[in-house]
Amino acid sequence: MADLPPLREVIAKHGLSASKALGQNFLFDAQLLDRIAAIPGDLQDKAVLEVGPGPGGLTRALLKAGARVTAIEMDKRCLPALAELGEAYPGNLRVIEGDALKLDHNDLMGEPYAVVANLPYNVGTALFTRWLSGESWPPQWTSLTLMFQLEVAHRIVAEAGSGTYGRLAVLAQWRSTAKLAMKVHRSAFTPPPKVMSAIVYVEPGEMPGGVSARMLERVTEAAFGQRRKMLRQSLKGVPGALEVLASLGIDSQRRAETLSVDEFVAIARALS
Ligand SMILES: C[S@@+](CC[C@H](N)C(=O)[O-])C[C@H]1O[C@@H](n2cnc3c(N)ncnc32)[C@H](O)[C@@H]1O
Repeated sequence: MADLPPLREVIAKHGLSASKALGQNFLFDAQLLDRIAAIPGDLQDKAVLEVGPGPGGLTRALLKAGARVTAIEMDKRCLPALAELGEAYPGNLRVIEGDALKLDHNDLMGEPYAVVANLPYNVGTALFTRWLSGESWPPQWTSLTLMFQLEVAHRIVAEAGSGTYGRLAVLAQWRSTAKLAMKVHRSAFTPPPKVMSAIVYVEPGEMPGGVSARMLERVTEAAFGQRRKMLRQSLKGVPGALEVLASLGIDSQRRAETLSVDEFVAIARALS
């Protein structure tokens, strides 16, 4: 490994002022970055997909941990800095210029891979939903280590009955385990965002038998679409749902946020 200049020097040299339009908030603290790169476990020789490397702080930590990194970045300005990083770790960094929302990650990786990313809020949630949706399971990715606004992280790991429990929690928990791995103070970022952040760690679990992912999404969408209403009202538009509630012994006067992930799965199974 070659000696690398401090990240702040890299930023200055390449004129990488953070772009608000691209949702850029950079991390420079090497110790913090090493701790983030350690969340998915031993990365030696593992394939890692990093989305949004920016100037490459997290990328450095991943390479240092021995990962073979594929990084997708849409900001052209960052490419020379990333190319320098690639030279320090020959053969271990592949940079793809493009929009991660438009690329097929499985095709790109061609082998099982861990995902690690610090992304803008909107892109992060869109990709998260995509990684966790679909009928095919287990996915090609082996884990997701993702930075979110703290509030979103709470929604992902929320338990039934809590105010933050909703579609995102069911999506993240019905066939995976999701945990809040680390809180990250806003002052760790340059520039600091308005709110606190946290890293969520997800591993795929077993897919419950006989359940269509689409049906589960349909049920949760209807139920949480009107979360203050009783199920007998909110699920009215899902054919057969009220009969299924009765057959499963689920009181139709309950509201969506009181239903456990297992109960949603049971409803979707009966409707699938
Ligand atoms: C919050 S910054 C984080 C940068 C770096 N990973 C760090 O931790 O310091 C997010 C990065 O994602 C990039 N980005 C935003 N939208 C993207 C997209 N759709 N596809 C790929 N990269 C994207 C931005 O250009 C930016 O470099």
